[in-house]
Amino acid sequence: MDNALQLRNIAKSFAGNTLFENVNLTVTTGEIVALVGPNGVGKSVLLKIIAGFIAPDKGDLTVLDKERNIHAKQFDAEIGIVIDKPAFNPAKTGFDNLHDLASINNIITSDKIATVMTTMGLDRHNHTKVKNYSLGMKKKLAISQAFMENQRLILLDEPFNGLDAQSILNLRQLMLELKAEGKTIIFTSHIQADIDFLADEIYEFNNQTILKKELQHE
Ligand SMILES: Nc1ncnc2c1ncn2[C@@H]1O[C@H](COP(=O)(O)OP(=O)(O)OP(=O)(O)O)[C@@H](O)[C@H]1O
Repeated sequence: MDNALQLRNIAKSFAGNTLFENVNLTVTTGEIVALVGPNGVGKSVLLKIIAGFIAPDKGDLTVLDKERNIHAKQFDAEIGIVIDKPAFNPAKTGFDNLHDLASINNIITSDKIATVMTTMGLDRHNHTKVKNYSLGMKKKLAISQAFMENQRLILLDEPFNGLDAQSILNLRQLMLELKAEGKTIIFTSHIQADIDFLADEIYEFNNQTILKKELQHE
């Protein structure tokens, strides 16, 4: 099976404070991988390195068959990401925000955006501006943009945070459907039930690196 991602000896420090060294991670295409560990160990930073938003200090990455130049910030349209503070325009509706983002790559229609919003429990005709969205609605909008363009690699930072019980079940289902379509998903979470339910592999931050953890559900 081919790999969606390979990280080799990735290191990252901020202001002399080492977050991690020698991070090695190979993710098979079509798998769901969970990154776990205490607050502040670097889970979000590692996702941002994979997305190309943050450059590592050392190491090599191959992402979706492309060798990454670690000295250049890069944006790969085949990667979808949900990060802590998505840059939505607060004065526009959810649909208009997704529409603006989609116009950059111009590969999906308005109908596709509407379908994705429905999948996420959002309504394209809701005229509420994003500044008046609830926490959960913002999270759903962020998740929508991470998969609406059929991205092959989907990076989800604490996707279940702020979602109600039914929405958590819906998102779990969606993640399994994306996996069935061959998408690769890496997510972070502190919620053991979601990790156990979804993850094909779990990697835990430990002593400034990551180690594979035993699965609990097999
Ligand atoms: N751009 C940055 N500049 C300086 N320090 C940063 C930057 N981004 C993250 N950090 C620091 O790196 C550390 C790891 O942050 P990160 O957000 O990756 O943690 P996390 O494992 O995702 O935590 P949590 O479980 O709380 O979400 C934190 O101490 C954070 O302050």
